[in-house]
Amino acid sequence: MSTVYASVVALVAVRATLAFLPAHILSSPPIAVLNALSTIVGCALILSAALYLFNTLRCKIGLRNFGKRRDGKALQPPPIPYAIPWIGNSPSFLSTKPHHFWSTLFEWYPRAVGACSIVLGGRMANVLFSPVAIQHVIQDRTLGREEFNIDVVVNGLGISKEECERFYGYNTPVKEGEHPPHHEQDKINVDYLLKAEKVNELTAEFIKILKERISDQFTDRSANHEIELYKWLRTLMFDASTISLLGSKVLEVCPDLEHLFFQFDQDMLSLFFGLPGWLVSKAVSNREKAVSQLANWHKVVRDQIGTKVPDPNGMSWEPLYGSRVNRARQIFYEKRGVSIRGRAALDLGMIFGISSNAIPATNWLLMYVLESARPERQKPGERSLYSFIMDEIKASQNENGTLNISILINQPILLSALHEVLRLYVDVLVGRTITQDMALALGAHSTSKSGAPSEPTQSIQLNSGTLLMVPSYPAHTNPDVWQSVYPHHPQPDVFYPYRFLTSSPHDTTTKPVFSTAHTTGSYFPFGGGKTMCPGRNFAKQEILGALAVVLLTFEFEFIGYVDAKGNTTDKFPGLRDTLPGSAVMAASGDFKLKVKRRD
Ligand code: HEM
Repeated sequence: MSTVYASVVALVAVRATLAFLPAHILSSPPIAVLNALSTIVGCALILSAALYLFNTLRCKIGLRNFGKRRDGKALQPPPIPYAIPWIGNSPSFLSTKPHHFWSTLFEWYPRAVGACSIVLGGRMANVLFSPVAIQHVIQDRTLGREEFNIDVVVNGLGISKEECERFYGYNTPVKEGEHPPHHEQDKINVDYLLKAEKVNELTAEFIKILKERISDQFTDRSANHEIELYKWLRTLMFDASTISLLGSKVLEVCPDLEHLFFQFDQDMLSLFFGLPGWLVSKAVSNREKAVSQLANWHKVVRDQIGTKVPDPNGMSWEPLYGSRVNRARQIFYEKRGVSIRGRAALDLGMIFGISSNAIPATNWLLMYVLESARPERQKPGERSLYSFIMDEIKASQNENGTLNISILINQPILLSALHEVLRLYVDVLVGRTITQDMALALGAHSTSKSGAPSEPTQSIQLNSGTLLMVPSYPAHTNPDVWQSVYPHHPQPDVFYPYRFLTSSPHDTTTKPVFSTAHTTGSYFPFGGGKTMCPGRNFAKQEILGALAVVLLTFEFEFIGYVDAKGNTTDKFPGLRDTLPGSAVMAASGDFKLKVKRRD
């Protein structure tokens, strides 16, 4: 808005100055050009103001009619006003200030309406906040995310449209008895990424590598070891998850993959949203550096074993291509004729799924656990989160000291704290493509503990060809939902690790049980329906496994917080600037810690 005010003030100043100039100066070529330009800009500003007023009026009328119809007629969701055609709401929506769009929207737009529509780069998107409608959408297995997938692959990963079609096959007719390629991919994910025994294999490999990497760290007990938590954790987890999923060869061939990946990670969304080339040239060059390193890995492996990828149903892990799921993916790419560059870009996408979410989530969880252990945070007579969690981790050890993952991932306080991290720090825009006109009931959201939806009060009309967007932030922090069920819980914008427990662990009369029952349609960190994150089971085991290994191996002493530039600060790390939809948001600062081994 400040840019608009500045333009208006500048324009008025220019026009006022021109008004006082004598005719012979006005007719000189530079002043005549300035005169013409200011007229054009003035007209554009007047048109924009008129469009904004018109759109504001449309929105107000839409809001007035909303929820009042009793004839069951579905209405278009009220449009959020904008001033420039095509660009629409993009400037505000694509702000890198975390949650900017939603915070400013709910200053005037009633959340209870349950939906709105926005224009992004010439396309209309319907946005949902109503838990009833969200629940319907994320459970609807007929709704896909084809356009979002194409944007990820073509814009984000730089794969040609032709190769993207070969990979997904959305528009290619399928021969009798065959499945479209995207179904084959889903099957790979179900068979090798989601099944309990495969997730356990992956987790075991991840923990083994993590333990190897820390086995020789901080062994000199006489030295004073200091770390910045996220910097330290990031390398450890990146190496362990990349090797467990993609094999060890990839990091031998691409030793600076972590650095290149996290540069790409910061820019991925600006590529995904298709921002103009001149704005994203650095992002493109970072992506290409990472892709060309991954392409080298493919060439080295091919020189060694040719095009025959080891059988995914053979050994659980091997060094060249790693896990079963990766070998199955590589065989699928070979069959679909995906080029080496295309595969490398898709591998980068896979690393994005693995590393860009689980690592920051583990970091937030560790930060809160360690924060609670600081002597100045202790409350008399109250146990800390750290002490509860250490007890749960120790109770998940086998007799020989190894971790029993299936016990660990069922510990209620650990689960609650992890879900609270995902509630507060996941920022996803779950996208769906509307392929046929449909009406969607918004309903008044449920406030009952069972989460049962109440009677529908209004439906919205969704037209074929439009996009449907379900943002997690408004749902994950909706006070009507999160505070009405448990009014004694802190506000939803506060981290409260016991939010997903049926009773507080401080209450010694009842045993707390982990539950998400009351969160239907208001909590969906992994999306939902047929495209729900296939890495979710591994992600949970990876995060809790890493937390347990780190806390069982090391003792930490808090030194202080540092900001994004590494300077000491007295503030707990906030959110790093990012475009909306970055999934788990990264911290803008870090914890400085003293560390020593327990053994
Ligand atoms: C805390 C960690 C994670 C979060 C919050 C997360 C979140 C998400 C979300 C919201 C989606 C879109 C779902 C939808 O449209 O309904 C998604 C898709 C996906 N995720 Fe995750 N994810 C995480 C970890 C992982 C991991 C560890 C992997 C791989 C091992 C992974 C692989 C994928 C893949 C391949 C897709 C695309 C699925 C498709 O298009 O059908 N994710 N994830």
